[in-house]
Amino acid sequence: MVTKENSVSRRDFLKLASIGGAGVLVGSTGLGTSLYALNHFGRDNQHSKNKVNFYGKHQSGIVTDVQKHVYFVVLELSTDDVQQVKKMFQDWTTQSVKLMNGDVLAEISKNTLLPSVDTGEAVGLDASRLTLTYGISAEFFKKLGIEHLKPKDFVDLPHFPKDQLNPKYTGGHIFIQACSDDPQVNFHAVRNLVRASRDIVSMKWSQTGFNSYDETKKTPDTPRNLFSFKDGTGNPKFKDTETLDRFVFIDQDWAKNGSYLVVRRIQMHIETWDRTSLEDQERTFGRHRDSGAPIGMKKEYDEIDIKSKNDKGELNIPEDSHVHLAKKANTTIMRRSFSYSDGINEATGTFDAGLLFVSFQKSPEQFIKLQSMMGRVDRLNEYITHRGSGVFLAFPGIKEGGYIGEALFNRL
Ligand SMILES: C=CC1=C(C)c2cc3[nH]c(cc4nc(cc5[nH]c(cc1n2)c(C)c5CCC(=O)O)C(CCC(=O)O)=C4C)c(C)c3C=C
Ligand SMILES: [Fe+2]
Repeated sequence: MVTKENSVSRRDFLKLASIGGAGVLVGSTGLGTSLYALNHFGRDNQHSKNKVNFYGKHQSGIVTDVQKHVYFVVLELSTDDVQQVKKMFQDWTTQSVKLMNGDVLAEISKNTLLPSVDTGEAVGLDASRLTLTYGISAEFFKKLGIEHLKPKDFVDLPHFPKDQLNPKYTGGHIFIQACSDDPQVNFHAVRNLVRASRDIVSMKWSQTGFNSYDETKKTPDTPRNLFSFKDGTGNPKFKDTETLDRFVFIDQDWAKNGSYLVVRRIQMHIETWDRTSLEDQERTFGRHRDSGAPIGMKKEYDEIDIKSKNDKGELNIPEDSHVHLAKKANTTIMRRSFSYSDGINEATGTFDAGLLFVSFQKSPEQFIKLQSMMGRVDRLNEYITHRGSGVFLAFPGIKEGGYIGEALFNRL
């Protein structure tokens, strides 16, 4: 499909290319050509297949139904020129709209002596529910000398007692979270975004991940993590805007409608877990494995009562269980995690697998409260190790005509 902006759908790209259409359409461009010469950054194309809107009050990928795959990347800035960084976010806006429409990034150049503007591995694939979410770390403000614009509650996470963080999975200035139902669509998006800005960013760390569920169901089941438990049940509902405004979205100053993102690369010791009885596994989480119901209840969404007791007068949901402690922390966050599997740990011969834990919250304090509550006594600690960490501010949503991070850059 060809839109008013001369975008070319990736699904129709080969057809057009074979009749010479794409090349004839818009003439030639080179890699150096400005991607937003039209004085705007492109439009959401409502006709694109499997499309999520780029523009909105909040960025996509926060309260968007979770997709099957993630490519999460953290970048480091090599410049301290804030105008250059602003320009990068403007270019990324133009690219993001196209990527989320499932369009190729640029028409074919007739000059085959130049590299293609779009690297091409997503040709033939639709938008695949791609979302692109962007944000910045506390270090970003320092690097650019704009610390006066850093919100007061933007604190880094403290060291938690059981943390075994590897510098390989920490640090950085900017995150991009690409989520979709196709790992190649994610890879293509991240690859092309990074490629466009190689002169000022380098990749610090990244992690891919997956979620599995039957997408043909009208309401797909909550995906199971690699410990086989449903993961995400206790999240606020997307329709519950009151809870989202209270616990997930920032309501202050330029960051209004943004959200703090916490990412933790958490290794899960699968082999130890697999030697644990089902009863102990269920008492670790405080939920039944198969139904996802709180222990003592029948259905996944039955209310959790941490004071409820069984016939023997014992607490149904043990005091040191994950869910009991989460409830005790008395706060709410929006978790949007993905499992990962990265081959074998060479030293131990065990799986290097776990959870790319991602949560969105109004303030990093909410995560700190939860992790402090769990860090000391959570039964789950026996089976997991936190290896990577980051806390970022995910920018507010973008209005059509605007660009990623505009609310911040307007304050310069
Ligand atoms: C500090 C925040 C949290 C970390 C870190 C964390 C790690 C982690 N969690 C699971 C699996 C499950 N978590 C569940 C519930 C749950 N977890 C947190 C917070 C953290 N989890 C919260 C706030 C909640 C919700 C509690 C509630 O109010 O109901 C569950 C139960 C099902 C569900 O609600 O999702 C599972 C299962 C793993 C495997 C893990 C680290 C690898
Ligand atoms: Fe959890």
